[in-house]
Amino acid sequence: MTTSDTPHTHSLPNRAQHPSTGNSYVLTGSGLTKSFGPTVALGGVSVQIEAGETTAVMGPSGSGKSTLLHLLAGIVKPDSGSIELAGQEIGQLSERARTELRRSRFGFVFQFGQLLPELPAVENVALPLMLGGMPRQAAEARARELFAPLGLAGMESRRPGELSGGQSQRVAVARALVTSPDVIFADEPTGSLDSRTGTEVMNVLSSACKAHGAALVLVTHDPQVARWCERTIAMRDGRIVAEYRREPGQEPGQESVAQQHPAMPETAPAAQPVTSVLPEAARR
Ligand SMILES: Nc1ncnc2c1ncn2[C@@H]1O[C@H](COP(=O)(O)OP(=O)(O)OP(=O)(O)O)[C@@H](O)[C@H]1O
Repeated sequence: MTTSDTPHTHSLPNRAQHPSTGNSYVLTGSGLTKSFGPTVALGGVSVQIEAGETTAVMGPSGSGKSTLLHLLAGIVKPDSGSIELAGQEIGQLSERARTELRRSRFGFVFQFGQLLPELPAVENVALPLMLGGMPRQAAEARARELFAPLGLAGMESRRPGELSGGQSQRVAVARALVTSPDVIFADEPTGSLDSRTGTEVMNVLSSACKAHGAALVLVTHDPQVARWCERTIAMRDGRIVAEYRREPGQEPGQESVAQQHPAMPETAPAAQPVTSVLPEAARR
């Protein structure tokens, strides 16, 4: 993600690639503003997200993190500014078009998995495909493929009430991945979990995004969670005030304190190393 808090009056030129990494941009927000009555939630934010890049958004309560996520994901329309998905303006699409976009191009993981309690896990995962018109059998077959790689073998028939918090979040990760989205948005995905389970879920989530080539935009208060992402941006008062990128080859927890931007939250103890949870055979 390349960032700037300078307001723009029109969209950025559609730069296909990051100048130094060579990666293409999948999602671009330019000059985004959003107010709720007298409250300015976003005061002019520009972000560029590279394909497959994992980005954490941090900042104090009320700094605009969730609003930024909601705008980028097409949940809420910006007051001004533009949002481009692979070069196509999506910010001002109709509600119906944005709903379809969210279903087909984006995946979502929230603090509480928001699984449908009456449906077995496999049907929860298959649901986005079925809503897109895929026949039930094919959708469930595709959904089942995700269970073992995400550490959920044998959980297919369980209803959400029969799953632990960590298992529920992994089912939510599977549901977010099932449509092969360009971007997964996660808002405090570990917020309801203890730290060990949260680490497991972040390991699964970040590894799965990498394996599937999906970018991840993650909102969190927890530096330990943010450190699973390659890039962290810090927000304050509706603006981006700092940006930090993990060096290539570094794994979470290997950063030196000096590499932490001074505006970033206090450094947390080292995270556990990444272990791939997705065997090659399970990757597409
Ligand atoms: N739907 C809404 N109606 C009114 N005010 C809102 C709404 N959504 C957000 N706000 C306000 O906009 C500001 C930014 O909110 P936002 O939820 O984006 O912050 P945040 O950084 O995600 O906060 P938190 O970490 O507490 O979730 C806050 O002052 C909030 O009260």
